[in-house]
Amino acid sequence: MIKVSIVGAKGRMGSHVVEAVKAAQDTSLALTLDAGDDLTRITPENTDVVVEFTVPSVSLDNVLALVAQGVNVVVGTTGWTDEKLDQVRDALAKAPRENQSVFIAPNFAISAVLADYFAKVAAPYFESAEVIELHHPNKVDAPSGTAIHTARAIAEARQDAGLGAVPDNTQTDGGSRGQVVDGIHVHAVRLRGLNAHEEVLFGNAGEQLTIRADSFDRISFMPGVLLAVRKIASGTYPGLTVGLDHFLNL
Ligand SMILES: NC(=O)c1ccc[n+]([C@@H]2O[C@H](COP(=O)([O-])OP(=O)(O)OC[C@H]3O[C@@H](n4cnc5c(N)ncnc54)[C@H](O)[C@@H]3O)[C@@H](O)[C@H]2O)c1
Ligand SMILES: O=C(O)C1=N[C@H](C(=O)O)CCC1
Repeated sequence: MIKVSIVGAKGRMGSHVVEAVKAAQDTSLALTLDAGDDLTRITPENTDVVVEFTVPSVSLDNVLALVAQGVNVVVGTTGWTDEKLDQVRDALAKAPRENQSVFIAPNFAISAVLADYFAKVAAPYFESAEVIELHHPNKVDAPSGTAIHTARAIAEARQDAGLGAVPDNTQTDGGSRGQVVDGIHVHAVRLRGLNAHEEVLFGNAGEQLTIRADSFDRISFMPGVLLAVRKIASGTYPGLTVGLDHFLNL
């Protein structure tokens, strides 16, 4: 049995993870913590893997504390920058146990991971590319972690293919062209009734490709979370791993 503790257990995602861990045959629920609870209660003796779904402003501190306490962490919270990832790498280098792991995924839904993958494949073949993400209005961060990840992947694939900047003759903006992530425009919609959705638009003269992923229910993230828990518990991914694609043979 893999002993799993959950940080952010009362949240929209954390509460789904509690149920998923209880329902799976090979995982057992250890501790469920939320804001104000004492993280030091989580130890290598009571926990094999911690699942962390909180808020971007606290996630880094939680991960650093948990690594220092000797436990492996699977993180779904967004807001990760290169600087924050470097801090996690540094913490892992000084971790108390050998081969400790942190796994971070901007999105655990297979539809979103594949959309990201297909976008990378398509990117070198199109002059224009833009990303639109659409989420529920309770979300605190914009643009979504997934959209930032997708935009970066598209930018990298374009650069590797020797493509230049996307064509854009906008003279006045006023914010309507969205946030520019590594040269790719990213637009965020917040709408009651939505959950988590992303569209990647590619354009050439006379043609368009649209890649769209729709996550209608948070249950869609649970197989990915459990897959990550199993992979990290297996001990074969020491250090920091970012992205569920690493576990999908893509
Ligand atoms: N990776 C994915 O697939 C995926 C999917 C959905 C959401 N998310 C991300 O997960 C995060 C959480 O989303 P949500 O919808 O569950 O949010 P939420 O606001 O419903 O839940 C966050 C929970 O964290 C708790 N919390 C706040 N500070 C804390 C602290 N210091 N220690 C412990 N708990 C603390 C809150 O009390 C709350 O219960 C967001 O960053 C969101 O973007 C990622
Ligand atoms: O509901 C959220 O909040 C989500 N956040 C992640 C993101 O920002 O990419 C993943 C999708 C759901």
